[in-house]
Amino acid sequence: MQTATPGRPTPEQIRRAPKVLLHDHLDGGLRPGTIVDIARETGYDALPEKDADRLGTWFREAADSGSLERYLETFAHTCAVMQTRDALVRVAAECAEDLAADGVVYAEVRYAPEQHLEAGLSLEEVVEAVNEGFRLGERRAREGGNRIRVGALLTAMRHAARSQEIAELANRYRDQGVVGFDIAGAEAGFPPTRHLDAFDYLKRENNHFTIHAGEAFGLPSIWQALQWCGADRLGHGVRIIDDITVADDGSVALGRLASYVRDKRIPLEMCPTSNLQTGAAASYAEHPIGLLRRLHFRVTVNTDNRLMSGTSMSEEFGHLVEAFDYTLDDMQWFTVNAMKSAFIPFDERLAMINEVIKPGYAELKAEWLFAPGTAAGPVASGSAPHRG
Ligand SMILES: O=c1[nH]cnc2c1ncn2[C@@H]1O[C@H](CO)[C@@H](O)[C@H]1O
Ligand SMILES: [Zn+2]
Repeated sequence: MQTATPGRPTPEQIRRAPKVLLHDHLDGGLRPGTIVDIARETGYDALPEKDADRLGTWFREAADSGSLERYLETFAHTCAVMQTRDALVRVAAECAEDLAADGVVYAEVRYAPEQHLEAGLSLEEVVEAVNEGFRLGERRAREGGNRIRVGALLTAMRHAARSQEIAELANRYRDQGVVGFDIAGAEAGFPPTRHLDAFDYLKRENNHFTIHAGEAFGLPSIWQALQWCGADRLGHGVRIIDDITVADDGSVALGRLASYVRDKRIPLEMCPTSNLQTGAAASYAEHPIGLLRRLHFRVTVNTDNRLMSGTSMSEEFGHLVEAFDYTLDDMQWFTVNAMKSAFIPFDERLAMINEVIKPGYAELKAEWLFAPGTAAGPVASGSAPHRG
């Protein structure tokens, strides 16, 4: 008798499983065809390729450099086509639709308003255009049978000096589509403490923020982000692995900082493919997410930049399932972690977990019961999703 493979989800199940995304850059997730369209409409003639397929490949290959600085150079082209109201509405709407089609039910998508002012938009106009696009995308997704809710995170660039202004902007648009704040850009040489005023301000306003830390730079960056700046979450945070020692006999010792991160349930926004491209990890199998999940850190799975990393939430989970033999239970664990760590109010997070995420996984986990052949006789023990 043919038995269903216990646990290991199929690509189709991975896609249908409800997923939660906390770390995705709006300017890192455009459809290549949209870049080509807007470049033509707005007269931007510096694209390296005019054909959408070749352009998509160019982004992935250019981002595959092993260095965060070179990875970030590719954003010049996406930001160049995100300077008008119409372009921002379109890009944000397509982002929501693409995520929803991939089974994402809740997403926090970030972008840096200061990078979209070249054609004369104000910071407020940028935020309002993106919000409008997200609402439009949510509606279109719903019409297509997919439910998604998208919140915006406003990013300040860490090499620039506008973080206070952007923090105030995030606070002004709170409850109007913006759920938090972030800093991004080159990490080495630009410690998060440069932006202490902005973080202090947000704390006094009881607002939320995450900080890109522990990606291209190690423990000092994570330590500053948490203990000086007071970040609610860490963008990447993979280098926390430097504070964890695994002995030959398999026993594990956590340093003070790693203990703090785990004890305080600090969410880690991990982006495996992006980390392989920038050199923060060597392979999926060696990615720190495997060990951190085993040690019960509050790990989440994210895309970072779907265009530059040629990825999606389903792709990321597909790689992890392959590398670590993860099951639907593991996927659910990552997804509940992410939902718990979102910046929307607690009651809404709880409702998403209980009304959307758990029922979604329960349905997928019950599928083996209805697989062809199971009605004919007793089910072999190996076909149950939970052994024992
Ligand atoms: O992984 C990353 N690390 C640091 N900065 C990043 C990463 N991905 C994107 N950005 C930066 O964030 C800006 C706003 O979305 C992007 O323009 C890019 O410069
Ligand atoms: Zn990022």
